[in-house]
Amino acid sequence: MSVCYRGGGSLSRYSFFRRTNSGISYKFPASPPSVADNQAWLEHLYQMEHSPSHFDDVSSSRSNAFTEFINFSSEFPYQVTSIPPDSKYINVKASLNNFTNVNYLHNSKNKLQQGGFVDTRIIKCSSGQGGNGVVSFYRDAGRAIGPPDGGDGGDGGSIYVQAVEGMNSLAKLKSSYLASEGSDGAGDQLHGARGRDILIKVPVGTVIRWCLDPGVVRALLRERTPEEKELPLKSFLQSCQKEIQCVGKRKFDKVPEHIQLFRSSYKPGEGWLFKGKPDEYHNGKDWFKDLNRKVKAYDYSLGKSELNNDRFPIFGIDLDKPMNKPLCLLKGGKGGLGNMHFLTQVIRNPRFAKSGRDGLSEYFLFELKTIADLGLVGLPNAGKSTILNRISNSKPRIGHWKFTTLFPTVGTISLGIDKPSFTVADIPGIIEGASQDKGMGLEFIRHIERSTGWVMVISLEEDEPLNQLHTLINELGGPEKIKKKNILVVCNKADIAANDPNSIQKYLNIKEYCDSKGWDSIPISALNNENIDELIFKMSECAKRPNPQS
Ligand SMILES: Nc1nc2c(ncn2[C@@H]2O[C@H](COP(=O)(O)OP(=O)(O)OP(=O)(O)O)[C@@H](O)[C@H]2O)c(=O)[nH]1
Repeated sequence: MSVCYRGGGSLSRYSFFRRTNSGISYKFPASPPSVADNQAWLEHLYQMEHSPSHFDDVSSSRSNAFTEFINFSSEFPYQVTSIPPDSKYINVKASLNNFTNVNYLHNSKNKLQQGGFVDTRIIKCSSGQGGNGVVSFYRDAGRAIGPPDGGDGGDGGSIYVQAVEGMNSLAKLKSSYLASEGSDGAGDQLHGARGRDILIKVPVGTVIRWCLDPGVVRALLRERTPEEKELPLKSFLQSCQKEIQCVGKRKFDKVPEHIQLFRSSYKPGEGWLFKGKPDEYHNGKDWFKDLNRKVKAYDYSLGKSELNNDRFPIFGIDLDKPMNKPLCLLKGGKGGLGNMHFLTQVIRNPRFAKSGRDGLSEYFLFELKTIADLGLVGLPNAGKSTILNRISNSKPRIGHWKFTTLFPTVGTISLGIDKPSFTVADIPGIIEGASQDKGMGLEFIRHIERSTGWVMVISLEEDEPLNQLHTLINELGGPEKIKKKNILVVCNKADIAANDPNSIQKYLNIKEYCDSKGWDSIPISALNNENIDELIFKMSECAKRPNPQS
């Protein structure tokens, strides 16, 4: 019999090789396998056992599946701690706050849910376990026990994710998703049913990162020393390090790319389900030992392909466009082999089958980062919502008290049928100290991170409006971060003391500062609808211009 391992050449009549996306892998004989099929398969496994390098280059199609969703803007600092020569991994350390979300640890529902708007969730995802193979023998009126006909277990269900239009919050997501297990095989060579997959639909703009079980992080927080308890939560998490095993470029650059996830499936040579006679009976027989040595190579290849599949990009995936087809987050476990595969010339009555492989259970952090061309930022009460109300189809809440806006609102500004429209996101007001979690903190900045331009709204009602501008710049990350965005400064409430030279001077001071930075500026009165057309024109320019440092 001639066999070909890697494409080309001739294949045996037992075509137990299968081309998959991840290269060539081999398959057990299809049902109903004859003694010859099984013998050929086991012979092949025997050869595999003696050339383990065959399994080493199974390329990772799953890692490639994520490629188009990787966005390096969400990269965080990490340290490569070791690259053990005897493994394929790169051990990496990074601070704990990259693997959790502070809001979850506060345990405060109010912080997570405002007006039904939820933009951060930690979700437990579990793929289903594979069904077990079954021990069964063919029977009919003339035969008490015929040849083995136990079918294979069905594969466990997988967890998929898909970004769709028309959703604008993560509120409807559940806190855990569990795909169902594959069914066990049955007699008459019947395979078990596949477990049902789960599809998680998310809004466009959702970023998904692997994270730790929040229960584990909370337990760590309970063990803090009294001095550590004095520290703000963010700083404490920053000071803790989490070590993870990654895969990536090991040579020269030493760049970790994917976090390796591990299943607790049985080890090669284990996972047998015996019927009738106990384990010791089988383990003591030479014919079983010989079979198990060969099947071990099959188990090994399963484990290897699981390791190749069970990876997730270290900096997460960014679903910033509507997706035509779902993306698999966690694959279900493979079903176990039924006893029909173990009929050989030596083994006439195989009273054993293989159990299904385990599924995976992991936590993921889902973060919604709104996709809007422009972000409206300003201190509370500057008039951001009034502006959005004036210029777009959006109707955000307006009030003379601070923090009327509690969650982001996106409005679309239409410039006419022949011109492209653009979108603007209004986020809650930012106060001095927001970067240290004061007021509503900077939680909502994620919604304007993607925006091409930031429209800074200043109120001319204040005594020193230029100070407001400086506060905003500092809280938004300082001049360096601002440099990456197109900036338009809007001086609102120009109607208040409109003819007062003092008021005019306030605007001129801001304009002078903006000119020195190369930023555009404009005085308006959103309340009285003054200069709004000019504002819309300037905003459309700001949304269109390429970013200064992109
Ligand atoms: N006189 C005057 N008042 C204005 C103008 N624009 C807004 N206001 C008033 O300022 C107050 C605050 O306006 P909002 O639009 O809610 O301000 P905001 O910046 O969204 O406030 P937060 O939600 O706290 O961030 C309201 O009472 C508005 O009526 C304006 O051009 N002139």
